[in-house]
This record gives sequence, structure tokens and C-alpha cells, in this order.
Amino acid sequence: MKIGIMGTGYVGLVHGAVLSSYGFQVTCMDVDVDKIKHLQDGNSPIYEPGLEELLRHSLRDGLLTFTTSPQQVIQESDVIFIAVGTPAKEDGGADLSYVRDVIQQIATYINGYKVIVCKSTMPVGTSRRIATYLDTLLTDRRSDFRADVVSNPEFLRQGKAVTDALSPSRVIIGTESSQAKETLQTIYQVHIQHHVPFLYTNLETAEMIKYASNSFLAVKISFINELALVSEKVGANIQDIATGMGLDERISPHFLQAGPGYGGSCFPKDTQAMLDIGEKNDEDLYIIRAAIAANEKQMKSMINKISEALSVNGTLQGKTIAIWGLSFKPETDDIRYAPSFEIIKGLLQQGAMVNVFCPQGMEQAKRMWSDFNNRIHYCQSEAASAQDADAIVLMTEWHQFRAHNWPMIAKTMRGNAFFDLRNMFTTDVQVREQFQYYSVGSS
Ligand SMILES: NC(=O)c1ccc[n+]([C@@H]2O[C@H](COP(=O)([O-])OP(=O)(O)OC[C@H]3O[C@@H](n4cnc5c(N)ncnc54)[C@H](O)[C@@H]3O)[C@@H](O)[C@H]2O)c1
Ligand SMILES: O=c1ccn([C@@H]2O[C@H](COP(=O)(O)OP(=O)(O)O[C@H]3O[C@H](CO)[C@@H](O)[C@H](O)[C@H]3O)[C@@H](O)[C@H]2O)c(=O)[nH]1
Repeated sequence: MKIGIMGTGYVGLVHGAVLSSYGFQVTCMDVDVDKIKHLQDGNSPIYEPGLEELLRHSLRDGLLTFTTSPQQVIQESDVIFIAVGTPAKEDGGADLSYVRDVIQQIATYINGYKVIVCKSTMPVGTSRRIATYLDTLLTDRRSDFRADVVSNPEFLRQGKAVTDALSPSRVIIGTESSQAKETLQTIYQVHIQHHVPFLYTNLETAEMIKYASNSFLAVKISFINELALVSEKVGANIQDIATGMGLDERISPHFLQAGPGYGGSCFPKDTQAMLDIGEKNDEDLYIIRAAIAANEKQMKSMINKISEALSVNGTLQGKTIAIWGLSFKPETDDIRYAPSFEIIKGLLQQGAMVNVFCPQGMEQAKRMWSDFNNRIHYCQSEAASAQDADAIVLMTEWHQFRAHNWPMIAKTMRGNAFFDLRNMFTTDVQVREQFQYYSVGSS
């Protein structure tokens, strides 16, 4: 069985690398010529722990190939995974134009029965519409070929994408075709052997499971973040509150870490898309709407916290602030919808100078935030960013930020404020002694 993947980003590339490591012949296709060239040269265009090694093995074994040709990937493959982006449109709905392009290409080049697997996150109803659209295109072209469509949402987390793809929490397969179901069972044979939970549903349910999961996690984060703001005012400690709540296994301790607000390429867009799905079905989803609003408020609260501590006569003019971490979470180079950007913009607006350092996110930041390139100073290390600064703002909990000669860092600074927006150092005596220390959700 040959597998094709259309869209070679965080999901498509990781999935391609993992499936080829199981011995499948996989072709990954992308419209981004530079990305494919990079991959053909044996380099990963993204930072994801364990990925480069996996790619190297599959390339060496000849199981993984990369192409920009839709014709090649479609005609060579029995199963075609769609892993293109489904970003948010202005109105919050999902932009399905990349998915439409792929379907049109499949209709053009189809040369036999295909199983089309929707891995991209798509609003409920999309997979069924894909099946109908493809049927119409094939009928118009008087084609005898046919395809089955499966919704098989992806739940991997960035920074842990390889381990998550190798060992997923669950596999959801939405299909009404027994042939397609068998095909997916063959592809996920390894997971079946390892007793990964499988759930078979219809197309709509599978699509909803993806949005429901991300929305629920976003709600959990906004819930704890709101309580963190109150805790600061009443002398309670949010980390202990989360621990205490999490001891109840109905609540679970996961996703209760207070911080600057959630970000990334999924939660912000998927919660918005979920609202849009609700609206299109005459349902106002109050809880998700509130989670989004609380997330926006959380980022503003972080800016206020910094500004209240540092501003003189209502301005940050003349203050230099070191930002540690740009990526939306550790172990990724991805800065899409990173809270760091909102906070940097807020500080710049109030007149501050901003020095930044991120172990992996700086190249993307320079590219994606190019309008701000003359206002953001990119530094060689976190220590360099702190030199002559009035404050450090820790945005992302990269492991390397943990171990420092804190007295030395403090000595090179002009001020001594330390805003730990990830609560990395709440119990670190040295950091608390050395700096005027601010955390999230405790005093
Ligand atoms: N990033 C994650 O952690 C994650 C996890 C689960 C699900 N998802 C979902 O998976 C999908 C992909 O996300 P991603 O983060 O990998 O996106 P990405 O932006 O990293 O990658 C998408 C790729 O698709 C390519 N592309 C666009 N049009 C194409 C076409 N017509 N043919 C071939 N390639 C095309 C782009 O060039 C890009 O390389 C989204 O729907 C996302 O919501 C993402
Ligand atoms: O207790 C927590 C947990 C997470 N976050 C933040 O939430 C965001 C998202 O984190 P995480 O879920 O770990 O990262 P993603 O890689 O975006 O993964 C989410 O989004 C993916 C794309 O849909 C899904 O596949 C995953 O299952 C889902 O966890 C980040 O900004 C985190 O800092 C918190 O603030 N507190």
C-alpha cells in the first residue's frame, strides 16, 4: 500500500516520517518549493525533537520521498492524507481554500480507487462535502474512478509531535466505507497492536471530536488563568490550587498551568472555528466564547502587570525589557499566535525597548514579524538580552532558562524585575532573592 501526504507541515511531515518508519512507502508533497528542496537535501524545515533522525532513517531506507508534483503523489498513492493548513479567516471561520485546491488536483489526476484521509482540522460537514464535491468533479469529467473519504483528525502536540504520532492517545476514524476502514486499520496496525484506543464514528462526529477536544482544553486553561488573577488579589497560590483540584481524578491535573494565555496554531483558530460552527447552526457557544475572551484578557493582564511595576508617569519610555522565549511553547520553533507577540506589541506601544531571545523561534519571528524588525532587538542568548535591561519577562518555559548564574545575570542588568509568566521559578529561592520577582497567580 502506497501512501501520499499532501501538505508537508508540522502534521504532514511528522506523519509521513512516522508512517515510513513503519515500512510504508510514503510520498510527501507540498506547494512550497523551498521546503521540498530542503527536505530532499535531508534537512528538516521545522524544529521538532526526534524528527530529523526519523527522516534520516526513512530517506536512507528509500521509504520516504518528497515532491512538489500533485500528479506524482496522487497517481503513485492508494491512500492520500490531506494535511494542508486550515487557518482562520477574518470572520473566524476556517479557510478551506487549500483543501479545495487539493480536491481539485485529486479530481484532475486520479487514476484508480483512492482513500482520501482528512488529517487537517476541518469544520463539521467538510469531509462529507469533500466527498460530494469530488463526485461532482469526477462525474463532470466522465471519470470512472471513485474515492472514499475518511475523517481521521490528528491530536499531536508540537514539541512532542514525533512521540505523539508514534504513540497517540487515541485514533479516531470517521467513515461509512468498510473498505476505507480496513485500509486505515492496515495503516494503523502498529497502534492496534499496542492497544491504542480506536473509535469508529461517522464523518461529522470525528470532525467534532477534534474541535471539542481543543475547545475543552482551551476552556480549562482560561478557567485556571481567570482564577490566577483572583488568587493574586486574595493571597492564594494558583499552583497549589491546581494541584489540589487535580487530585480529584474527575478534574485531572493536566492543562491547569496558569500562564500568559494559550497560543499556537491550533487553540486560537479552532476555538474561533468552533464558535463559527455554532453560529452557522444558530447556537451561541457561551463557554467557548468566554474562554476566548478570558484568553485575550489574560494577555492584557500580563501587559498591565509589567507596566504597573515598571512605568514612570504612565509610560515605559526609556525602559528596556528582555523577553525570554518567543515560541508559543517550548521545544518548537513555531511562533504562530504566540502570546509573546501580543505582549511585545503591548510593551512597544507603551514606549519600551525590547530585547528578545528564543532558542528556536527567532528565525520565524524575524520573518513573520518583519514589520517590527527595526523595533525588536534579537539577541544571541537570554543572558545577552538581559544586559542593561530593566526587567526580564519569561514568556516560554524553555528548559535552558532554568540553569543560570543568577547573581551574574542580575549584575549585568540596570533594573531587577523578573516577570515569570510561566511560574518556572516560584519555589526557586535564589531567583526570588536576586530579583523583584513576579509570578502568575500568587504573590
Ligand atoms: N500543528 C499541529 O500541532 C496540529 C496538530 C493537529 C492538527 N493540526 C491541523 O493539521 C493541519 C495542518 O497543520 P500544520 O500545523 O501542519 O500546518 P502547516 O502550515 O505547518 O503545513 C501546511 C502545509 O500545507 C502546504 N500546502 C498548502 N496548500 C497545499 C496544496 N494545495 N498541496 C500541498 N501542500 C499544500 C503548505 O505549504 C504547508 O507546508 C491544520 O488543519 C491544523 O489545524 C495541526
Ligand atoms: O496548562 C497549560 C497547558 C497549555 N498551555 C498553553 O496552551 C497552548 C497550547 O499548548 P499545547 O496544547 O501543549 O500545544 P499544541 O501543540 O498547540 O497542541 C494542541 O493543539 C494541537 C493542534 O490541534 C492538538 O493536536 C493537541 O492535541 C493540542 O494539545 C500553549 O500556548 C501552552 O503554553 C497553558 O497555558 N497551560
